[in-house]
Amino acid sequence: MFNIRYKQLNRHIGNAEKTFVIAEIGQNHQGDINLAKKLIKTALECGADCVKFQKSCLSEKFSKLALNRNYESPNSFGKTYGEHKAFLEFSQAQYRELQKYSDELGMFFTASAMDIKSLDFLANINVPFIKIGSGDANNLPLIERASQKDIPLVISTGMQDFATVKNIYRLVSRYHKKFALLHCISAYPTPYEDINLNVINLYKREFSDITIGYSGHELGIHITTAAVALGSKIIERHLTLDKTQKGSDHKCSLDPQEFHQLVNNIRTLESAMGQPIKIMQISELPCYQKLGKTLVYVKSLPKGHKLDFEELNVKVAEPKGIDGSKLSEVIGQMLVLDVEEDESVLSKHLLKIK
Ligand SMILES: CC(=O)N[C@H](C=O)[C@@H](O)[C@H](O)[C@H](O)COP(=O)(O)O
Ligand SMILES: C=C(OP(=O)(O)O)C(=O)O
Repeated sequence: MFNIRYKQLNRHIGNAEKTFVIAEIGQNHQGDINLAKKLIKTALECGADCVKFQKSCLSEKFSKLALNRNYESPNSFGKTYGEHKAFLEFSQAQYRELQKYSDELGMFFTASAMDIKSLDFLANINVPFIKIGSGDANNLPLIERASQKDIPLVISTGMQDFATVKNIYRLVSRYHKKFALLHCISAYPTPYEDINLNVINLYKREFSDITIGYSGHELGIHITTAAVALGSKIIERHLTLDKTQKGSDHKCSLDPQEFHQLVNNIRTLESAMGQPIKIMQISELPCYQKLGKTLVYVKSLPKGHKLDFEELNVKVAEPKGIDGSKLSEVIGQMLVLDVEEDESVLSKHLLKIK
């Protein structure tokens, strides 16, 4: 229901469109721009439509005490949380370099804006849409400012309750409808019983005029594939080159093989979803010819006889006659010739009595 555009790239996002698949690189680059580029290239090879990073200006995103708190963890890249985050944060110049690299590959490039300064920077470099991560789903000033820019928004809703999600919807809707809400549970990895995939149905019902998607942090790809079957039109999953690397997100990220398989599964599922139209498919004809059932006469009957329910059976018969589903239409019709027991009922045997 909205378009994202960047230079020569143009994609429609919405219910009638193919699922838009975002490879979340996040901070899986370990602070290394070459690794980041390798991840972008891998995302392209895996069939992702877009790569995404996380942009912060640390003094804007965190309070001083939050930056100074100890971060003792096997996933820590610094003594304090501030040092850890600074290690993983790319500069604006590095963002421009990564954007240029994505441009050369013909790949959509964006990031989540984790504070107002980062939002303004991303808008400035013309990203095709702005991601608002779950950590900012309750940051209404940031969401309002993002809504005031003429850029589509993709907003995740992890860690929030439904009242907050409704507030986000109302707030952005005051400005435009070029936005999507993603169901998300911010647990790394997410226990399956906490996922509540049915929230996608709730969002589709309550927010029927916008696009709904899913940002998953569970292990594996099957639940995310199911999210597409439920109607998610944007999918976001973390991508890693090595799940054993240091960092909070690697374990619940997809490796290239899994990511590729996820995209293939989504594309197969899309072609399998089809339309809510129930007909016999051409591909079913061989089976129908071999095993489809036909009306047959239970016993020999004379010309002029009016057919009754007990005189008709449904069998795999030769030649193929009137389809078994037409039983009620055949009852009451008159035979125009003598017929044998077990013979297929053919339309040329029958005369409809008005
Ligand atoms: C809520 C949110 O921002 N979540 C992000 C997106 O999923 C994550 O990538 C975090 O940045 C990451 O898990 C933080 O890890 P650490 O605290 O080790 O830097
Ligand atoms: C936190 C983020 O994503 P999500 O909430 O979808 O996991 C993000 O995009 O930065």
